[in-house]
Amino acid sequence: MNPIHVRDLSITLGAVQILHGISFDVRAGECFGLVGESGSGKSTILRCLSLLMSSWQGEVLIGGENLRAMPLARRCKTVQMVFQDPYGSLHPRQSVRTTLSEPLRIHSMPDREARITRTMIDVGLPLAFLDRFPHQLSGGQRQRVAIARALILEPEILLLDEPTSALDVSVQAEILNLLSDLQARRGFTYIMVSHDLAVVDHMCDRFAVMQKGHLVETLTRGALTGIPEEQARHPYARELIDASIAYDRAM
Ligand SMILES: Nc1ncnc2c1ncn2[C@@H]1O[C@H](COP(=O)(O)OP(=O)(O)OP(=O)(O)O)[C@@H](O)[C@H]1O
Repeated sequence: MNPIHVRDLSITLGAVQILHGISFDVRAGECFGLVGESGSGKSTILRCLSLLMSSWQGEVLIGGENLRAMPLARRCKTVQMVFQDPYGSLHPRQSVRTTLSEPLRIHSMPDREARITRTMIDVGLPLAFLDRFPHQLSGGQRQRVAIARALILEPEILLLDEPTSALDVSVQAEILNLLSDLQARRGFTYIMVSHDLAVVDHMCDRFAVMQKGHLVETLTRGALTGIPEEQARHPYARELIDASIAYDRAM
């Protein structure tokens, strides 16, 4: 298990600078949240860390090792991403078995059947579902498959991009509990984007507040639960938290 250090992460797409010198540290085994207004750059940070976007400047170290310098195979076994929309992120014509066996084949991993069985059990899906296709699964089951695909190479870091926001409210808690449970049992490090501060309160030890491509403040969960010395100082972070508390009270 290794800590993550992000230093001065910046990216410009076209003529627009999307991220401005983002720096934060994530402890090994921690769940670190990224929150902030729509378009503030939260998902872009995850795309940079997963190297789905590669034209960024700055430095990302995992256990002191430069992420960019890591060979592709090891990087895939270190960092995996789970996307918001499981329907969009799964191949419609691939069975669950194919979805899970492809990464194992590409990375020449041994004991493929045993790994697939263990991962299905880990994400709480019956083995009979291995022969199903995405359209034969519910939204929650599809997201479990997407999590299984991320887990199959046994990475230590999962990048979670709003992993429950495309799901029915009743299923959201199930997936969050699955993620908490996996973290407790397997010791993953999570970086999780969410627009929902209740989810951040449930899942994250600490979180960063993003605004217009800048990281304005890093806070602990205590900022959400009223611990006086942990309160947000930056005006936008305070506004975001106050608005969320007011919304919860009105519900
Ligand atoms: N491939 C791209 N090309 C150009 N601009 C992009 C690209 N991807 C994202 N952007 C822009 O970067 C900014 C940040 O987008 P990003 O998706 O990271 O925001 P976000 O905070 O995750 O938003 P949301 O909460 O709505 O998902 C937005 O203004 C978006 O339009």
